[in-house]
Amino acid sequence: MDAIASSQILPQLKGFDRSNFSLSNHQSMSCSRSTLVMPTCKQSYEGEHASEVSSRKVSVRSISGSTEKGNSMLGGLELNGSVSARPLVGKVFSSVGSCTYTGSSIESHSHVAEEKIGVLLLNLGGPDTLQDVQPFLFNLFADPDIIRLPRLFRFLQRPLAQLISVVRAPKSQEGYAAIGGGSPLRKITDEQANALKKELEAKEVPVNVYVAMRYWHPFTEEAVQQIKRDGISKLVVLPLYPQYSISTTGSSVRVLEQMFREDATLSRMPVSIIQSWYQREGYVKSMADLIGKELKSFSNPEEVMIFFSAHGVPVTYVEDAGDPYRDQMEECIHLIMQELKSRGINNNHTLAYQSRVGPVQWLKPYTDEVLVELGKNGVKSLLAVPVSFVSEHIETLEEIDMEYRELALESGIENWGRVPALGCTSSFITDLADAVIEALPSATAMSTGSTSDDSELDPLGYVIKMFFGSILAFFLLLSPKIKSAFRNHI
Ligand SMILES: C=CC1=C(C)c2cc3[nH]c(cc4nc(cc5[nH]c(cc1n2)c(C)c5CCC(=O)O)C(CCC(=O)O)=C4C)c(C)c3C=C
Ligand SMILES: [Fe+2]
Repeated sequence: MDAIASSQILPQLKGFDRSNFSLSNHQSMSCSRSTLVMPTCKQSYEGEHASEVSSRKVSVRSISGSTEKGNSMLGGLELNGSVSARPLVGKVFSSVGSCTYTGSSIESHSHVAEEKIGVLLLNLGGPDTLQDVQPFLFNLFADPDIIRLPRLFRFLQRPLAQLISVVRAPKSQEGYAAIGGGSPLRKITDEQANALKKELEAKEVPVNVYVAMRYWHPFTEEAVQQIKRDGISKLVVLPLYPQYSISTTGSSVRVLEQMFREDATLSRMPVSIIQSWYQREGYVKSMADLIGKELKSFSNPEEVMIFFSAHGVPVTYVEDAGDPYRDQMEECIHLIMQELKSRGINNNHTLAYQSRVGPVQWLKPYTDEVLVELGKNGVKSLLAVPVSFVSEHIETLEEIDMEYRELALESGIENWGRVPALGCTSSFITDLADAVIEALPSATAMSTGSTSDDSELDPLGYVIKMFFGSILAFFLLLSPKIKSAFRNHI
């Protein structure tokens, strides 16, 4: 893999101003690439990863955009949370001066300070029980990065979230009931956290690993409180989404940024955020391993259509708000197919988007429509590859394994297979550990800039908002078309 495509780390929140991801409709955003050499400070590393860490060129996509001033957003409501707290482990030594990696610790040659490294895994979260489904959905739809209302109507976010969550809950509960009565996400993410911690220990970088879910337990706020209690002094933030989207990594990072900005201790803590990692060699190879293995279970492997199915996002995210998700997804598929080709696997492949919700256009083509089309066109063998997430969850276990499988078989596809999610696959966990190690040197304190929205304080503006908002709410809440769009996939 070339150096440009080898890693993508936006090293600091300061350089990555979340307010650039405005939820307003009138904005532009651009993505550009540049290269830099890590580490940037006066640190030299010796040891297992010395050559990789000290001299590797990594690609950095700097995301910048113009946005209206004072982009204030309502945070998603988060109910009483608990967090999987882990015992204190990591202690290394670092300082402002030059450092040497000795194998078990980073020793400073100037003044020595004890350093406790934390790794914060970001994930979506899922309901543990069927009773949790509606409040979980409320948290999700109350997130202004999930339902992007125009500024004027943002005060409607929570009433709308309440309505949509109640309307959608029965359909969603059916899905969770079909996979055992709740989401497996928490258990799998905890297993990944433990595996990552062990792997980093094996690489002689002891750390505490924390799990921060966006919409259910353990909530981001709780994880951050635990990080404070544990006295973590340097943090690497690792989203468990290979590709960046405003709706996933972006949303979690926005919440984190807000918490860190408002807390004196946290705002000084060096933090490194890994924005996306779909292009890492270890990830690409691990995906290719899984696909290669699953292909062998077909009687004629070379005739199998490799069908990548990614979670969709509304098309406006990409086309209006500059979400790099679709570009990253396409590049990711390209890299996996290149890797397969290098192994002599030359199957046909296609990419489609699943799981759309609500009355707007989502990224196309849609998974259900492509499956029907492929069946019509005579494709007989198909291997589904979930590609936007690294754990099994409702959309793999229910949507792909049940709904799409049935649809495919009805449409004339005779041989169906599905690649499992990466979970704790060891080559994948090893690569995540390497990503953490590579991100450490670029940790820097977050910006303490304020993003308060002046217009929120304007009483006339408030009255106008209420007036137009109420009219809109009236039509929205009474519209059966909108209700049914949220109840089912369109
Ligand atoms: C990369 C992954 C994901 C993107 C992008 C994403 C965007 C997105 N999702 C919704 C609405 C829902 N998502 C739901 C569940 C869900 N979503 C993801 C991942 C991405 N979402 C996961 C892993 C899960 C499953 C969690 C689990 O419990 O297993 C749900 C709830 C389930 C359902 O009712 O279908 C909704 C609703 C939107 C609107 C959106 C982008 C704007
Ligand atoms: Fe989703």
